[in-house]
Amino acid sequence: MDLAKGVPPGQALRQARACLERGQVLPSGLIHPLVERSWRRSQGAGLAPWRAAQAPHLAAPLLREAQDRRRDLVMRARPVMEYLHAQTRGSGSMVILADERGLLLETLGDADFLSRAERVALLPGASWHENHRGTNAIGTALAESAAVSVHGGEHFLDQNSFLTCTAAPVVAPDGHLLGVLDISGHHRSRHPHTAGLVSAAAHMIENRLFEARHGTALRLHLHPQPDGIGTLAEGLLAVDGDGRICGVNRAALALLGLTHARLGERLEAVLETSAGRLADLLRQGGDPVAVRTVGGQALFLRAEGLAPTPAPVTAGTRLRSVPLPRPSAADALAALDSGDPQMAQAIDRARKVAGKDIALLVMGESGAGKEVFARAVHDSSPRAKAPFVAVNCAALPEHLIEAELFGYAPGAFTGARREGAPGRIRQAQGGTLFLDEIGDMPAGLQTRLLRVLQDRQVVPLGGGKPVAVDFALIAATHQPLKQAVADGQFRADLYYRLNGLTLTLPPLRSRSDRLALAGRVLDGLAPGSGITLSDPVAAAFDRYGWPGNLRQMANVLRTAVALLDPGDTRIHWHHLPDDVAEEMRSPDPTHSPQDGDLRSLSLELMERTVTACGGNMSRAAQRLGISRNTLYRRLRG
Ligand SMILES: Nc1ncnc2c1ncn2[C@@H]1O[C@H](COP(=O)(O)OP(=O)(O)OP(=O)(O)O)[C@@H](O)[C@H]1O
Repeated sequence: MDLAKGVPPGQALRQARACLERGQVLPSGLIHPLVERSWRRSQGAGLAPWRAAQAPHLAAPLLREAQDRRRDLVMRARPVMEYLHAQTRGSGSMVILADERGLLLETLGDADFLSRAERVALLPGASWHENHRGTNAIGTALAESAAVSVHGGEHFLDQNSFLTCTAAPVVAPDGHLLGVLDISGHHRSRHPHTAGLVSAAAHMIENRLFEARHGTALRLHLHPQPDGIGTLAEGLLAVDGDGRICGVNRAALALLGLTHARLGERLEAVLETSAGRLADLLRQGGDPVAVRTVGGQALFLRAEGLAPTPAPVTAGTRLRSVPLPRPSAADALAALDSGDPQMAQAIDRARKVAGKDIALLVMGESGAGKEVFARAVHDSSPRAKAPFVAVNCAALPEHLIEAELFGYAPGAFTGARREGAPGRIRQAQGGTLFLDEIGDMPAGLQTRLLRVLQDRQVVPLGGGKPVAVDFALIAATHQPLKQAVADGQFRADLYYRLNGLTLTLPPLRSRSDRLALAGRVLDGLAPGSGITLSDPVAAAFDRYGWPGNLRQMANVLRTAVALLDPGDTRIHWHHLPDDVAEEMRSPDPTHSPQDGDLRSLSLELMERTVTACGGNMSRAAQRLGISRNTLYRRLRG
């Protein structure tokens, strides 16, 4: 909902504020009902317009925990925020991601607006819950569960009246409110299209979350017109192995007239379709076909992914399991080979052991592509049809990772879900479990994991019967695990279990296929557009040290593509982020990939980048193309 439509002329708003300040009852109709409701809530929370906010601001470690808690959201939102920022750059505004409690997780903004914004604490770690800061787009969007714009004097607190803010909620495919996306700026920078832009961007994030969560399930793409499929307006619906709806996006809810309360129902309760029909669609995999909702509305549908499989066949089960054609086993791994001999050797060895129940340990610097590699091993193995489940052992505090990995019995701890949770190990049943940053696994959990690997069964936290598990294991680490074993920080017996075969991925600076890789990344970012690097930029790409490896290169190219003018297909210096272009052009010979002490180079670069970002670790990590965890770890030494 866009408040701007309902905003009365300035005089009415001034009159309303005068009433507010004198504590008088507001005459009805003076301001938009949504603002009126929010002002009442703000008063109810004990706030006064003239008083400055007394809001909590999380210290760095707690902020990190909050960011890790919503890691999925942050990861999916980041590229969309960059895109939004590129669209609004120079307009004196900032893009903000907050969690479902109104806590700011990440911000991206124009430097000239940032200092002003900092004065009212538009900073990661600050709470913009209505109870703390009164009416504001983030807090009010959360309170109303709707997209909201709050302009100038509609903000409850006087100190925020220089702002114009627009926020839209971000909802998970299972209906949980995850947070809000917001654009805030100086009230003079208000633009009529911002509301549409923010809502579309929130939908983009929701669709990315849907793909991430249901990427291996049967997915239905729906729209009233065939050409609408594949656009941001398409409805997405995921169906589990029993033929029940397990996830939807916002567009699907609107198209099918559903609410999240209908999750768990059988597909046939919503769409008139048959098992045979879905099977045919999956086999053809091509053009959308016409279907009807049970209410009789005509839609077009394209099916993707795996058909429902292990559903027990009971009377009334109309969906059958459908075998899918599998890509040839070598494909996913072969796609990673772009001519570097070290990489080709790693691929070749991985291919030989894929599917043979040999644990893989993938080593390599941060951003070198360990997770991408592990996924390709899974996709090239006989387990490809079952899930690939990734767990980052460094991202969660010990007690959470324990519950996350091993699952828990109902009521196992405060805050646990009533029905318990199966845990990531069981979710990987039949597929691959990928344990990233295994070197950071706390000692107590190392023992538990070892037991699972030995016994091939898992006992949920809080008790319960052991459950047999079957999965392929791939672990990854950026640190020499052998050394950690020698230092007594990592269990030797677990190390030997994990290390059926160790594969080391080369850092980008020592790969001979840097330019071929850049070409592939560009192809992936803008398929068929023929975008290439200009000669001087290509030469610089080849020379540069790439401390953030492939992740950094992918980020740099993503920005460059976004900065190209329509129809432009050449990337020049001015398309690169300033700091990277500066590093690349630096006469400093330590940027040569041949140079020895790249560890200290990275450290120096990291420190400089953190300073350039005013101490904002998230922004610095983003610029460097490394994860925030890695940045903290490297700086800690
Ligand atoms: N083969 C590839 N082709 C193109 N881009 C790649 C490739 N491998 C990795 N990337 C890019 O680099 C990013 C980081 O890759 P990945 O997460 O696999 O690295 P990592 O080594 O696991 O990093 P970390 O140790 O920080 O978790 C990917 O999101 C992708 O953008």
